[in-house]
Amino acid sequence: MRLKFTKMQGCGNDYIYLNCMEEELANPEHLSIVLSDRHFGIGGDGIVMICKSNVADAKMRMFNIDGSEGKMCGNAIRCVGKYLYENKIVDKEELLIDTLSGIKHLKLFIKDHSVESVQVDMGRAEFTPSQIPVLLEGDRIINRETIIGNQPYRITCVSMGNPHCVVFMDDIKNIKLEELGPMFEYAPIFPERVNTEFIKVINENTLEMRVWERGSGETLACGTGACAAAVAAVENGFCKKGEDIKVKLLGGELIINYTDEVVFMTGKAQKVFEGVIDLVDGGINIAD
Ligand SMILES: N[C@@H](CCC[C@H](N)C(=O)O)C(=O)O
Repeated sequence: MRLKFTKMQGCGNDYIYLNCMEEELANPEHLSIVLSDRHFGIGGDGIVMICKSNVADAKMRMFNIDGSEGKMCGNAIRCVGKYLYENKIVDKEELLIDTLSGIKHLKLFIKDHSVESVQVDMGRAEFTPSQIPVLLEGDRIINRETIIGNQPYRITCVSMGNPHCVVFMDDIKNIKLEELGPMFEYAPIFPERVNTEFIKVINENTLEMRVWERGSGETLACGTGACAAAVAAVENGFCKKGEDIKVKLLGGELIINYTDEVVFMTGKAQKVFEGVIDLVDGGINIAD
């Protein structure tokens, strides 16, 4: 089977984009594991399927490196907007994308016929523990001391359509993320695992972030994670509601604005390359 793909990235969070407008793929979970491999595959943080939708301009489905499906992906949805516009599948600057966490509104910023950046209305931040889900008592988990892997951490939990745990720290450069990340991801209080953001507050409008993503490990950026971090920073009194908050990630910057109603995320989307692959017996050959 021959498969056309486009490799795209948002702040270095890179996915393999597959046009599934005509036909959905069988077993995307397995395909994500195979294609994401950086040595034996194309290489990426997962795959993204761009599918037909009856209720929006397109439907996005994303899969992590381990094959698990994410309900929402902030960096991927900007790339989906760019893909749809530049491949002339849509011819408008505002579009709707259906995701497993609801329909999202995108505004494309276009220069010389190419989409440079995208603003996404990410919807409401959800704090209810059962909706995140996190197995802790109370209406909201904000700056709650919790034991993770035998150590106490102050955590803030929020869902941006997918589960996030935000931890503020003075130093995020020297932490051992490959040890800390899995401890949070598999902590028994997170029954669906969790994405964890480690945040250093630089000032009222700037945060620095490293992220350990559920299903993918450390990535250079996470859009929903940056939104969760900005929301948590406001709820912990480090930043203000309604103001732009710059989140500096390993692979770039995102601007987040958290109002009473919604969270807006603005950032770049870029195409890296296109290609065709032959899928053979569970393995792949790069054809072009
Ligand atoms: N990189 C993403 C989030 C991808 C999904 C996540 N790992 C999950 O399983 O919830 C982003 O940019 O938001």
